[in-house]
Amino acid sequence: METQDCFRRRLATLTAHLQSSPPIQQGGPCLEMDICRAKGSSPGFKVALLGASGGIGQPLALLLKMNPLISVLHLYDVVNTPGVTADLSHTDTSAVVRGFVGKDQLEASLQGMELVIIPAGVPRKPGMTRDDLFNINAGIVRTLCEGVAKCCPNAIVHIISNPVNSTVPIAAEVFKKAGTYDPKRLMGVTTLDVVRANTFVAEVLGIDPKLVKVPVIGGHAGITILPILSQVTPSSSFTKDEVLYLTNRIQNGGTEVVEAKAGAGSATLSMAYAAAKFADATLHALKGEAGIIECAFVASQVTELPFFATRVLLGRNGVDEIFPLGPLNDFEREGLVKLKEELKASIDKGTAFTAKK
Ligand SMILES: NC(=O)c1ccc[n+]([C@@H]2O[C@H](COP(=O)([O-])OP(=O)(O)OC[C@H]3O[C@@H](n4cnc5c(N)ncnc54)[C@H](O)[C@@H]3O)[C@@H](O)[C@H]2O)c1
Ligand SMILES: O=C(O)C[C@H](O)C(=O)O
Repeated sequence: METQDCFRRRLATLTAHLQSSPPIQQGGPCLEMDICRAKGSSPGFKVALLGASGGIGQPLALLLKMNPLISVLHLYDVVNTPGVTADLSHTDTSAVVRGFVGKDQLEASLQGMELVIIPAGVPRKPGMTRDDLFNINAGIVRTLCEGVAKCCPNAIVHIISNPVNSTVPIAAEVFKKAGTYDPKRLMGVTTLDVVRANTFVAEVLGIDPKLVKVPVIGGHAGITILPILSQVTPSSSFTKDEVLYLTNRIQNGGTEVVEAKAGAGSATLSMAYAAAKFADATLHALKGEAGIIECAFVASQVTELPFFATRVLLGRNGVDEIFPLGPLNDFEREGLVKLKEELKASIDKGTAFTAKK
């Protein structure tokens, strides 16, 4: 039988050990993260969500926790992740979820991650453009990407924070400066434009949105969002009025939500759905599944601009192939000419921001 002294000594040793170990739920040092993978009940990917307590972050965290391809989910934000993490950790899906709060825990949240999704930053209010968010969000994205370059330079990075047309070039410059840039691994998330396009086109055609695929090219703001209705699957023809209605509604889908929310933010639920869909496609491709095609805003040579959203083939290394624009009709060609000027200015603004530091 154990004597009381012996028991006390063992208790003291255990207490000292626990006090010297960082609380796993709140994040820990790099070493802890290697142990963490073994804690997932099934092998899978390690994913970090930065901006996890926000309007997009919370529903997206739930959808990612439900994804069987993910074994470890790290939730980072400057506020409220302990509560979000505690809440989410009670759901009976296999991913292990850990919370990290405040800039001191950013690096711990990123160690060993294979996919990093970034919706951190402020959303629009009515009357604002996405570019009006630049002054705040540019610095946030830069800091978070510096963390990625340092702690998980091989991770695939999905940028959601607006203005995407500038934040993706900002991220590229950060990675270039750190010597970790691989254009295949950096993607601006434009899936919400495709999700909206599929929905609105399905409404017009009177069919199930699941059957519809609309390529959306360009960027992610106003006229830089260009749905290619001539390439819709299933092959469909639209009247001139339908084309004008659909193009306008797809280009202004974000503003439609911002105005309806009347100051309470922008799209969160549909964005979380779109980001989860894009993350799932990316992870299936990383696993080696063939033929996974999505639209994304990536470093590209399909036009003279350095970044452009088009259909891309995802693979084990991220973006494996970028598809050409395909045949465009007169209306789409005109839209392409108009969007390039605005998109170029936004890209240049992002590129210049990082160079200034
Ligand atoms: N790409 C798209 O299609 C798309 C769609 C919708 C929204 N967005 C953009 O996503 C962003 C987030 O929108 P939201 O509705 O979730 O906003 P939100 O304000 O509800 O949430 C943003 C979260 O980011 C956190 N945050 C702020 N600074 C941070 C930092 N330095 N590090 C980590 N986290 C930080 C905040 O604490 C907050 O929890 C906005 O910029 C919005 O415009 C993009
Ligand atoms: O419109 C916004 O500001 C958010 C987002 O970019 C969207 O398209 O919903």
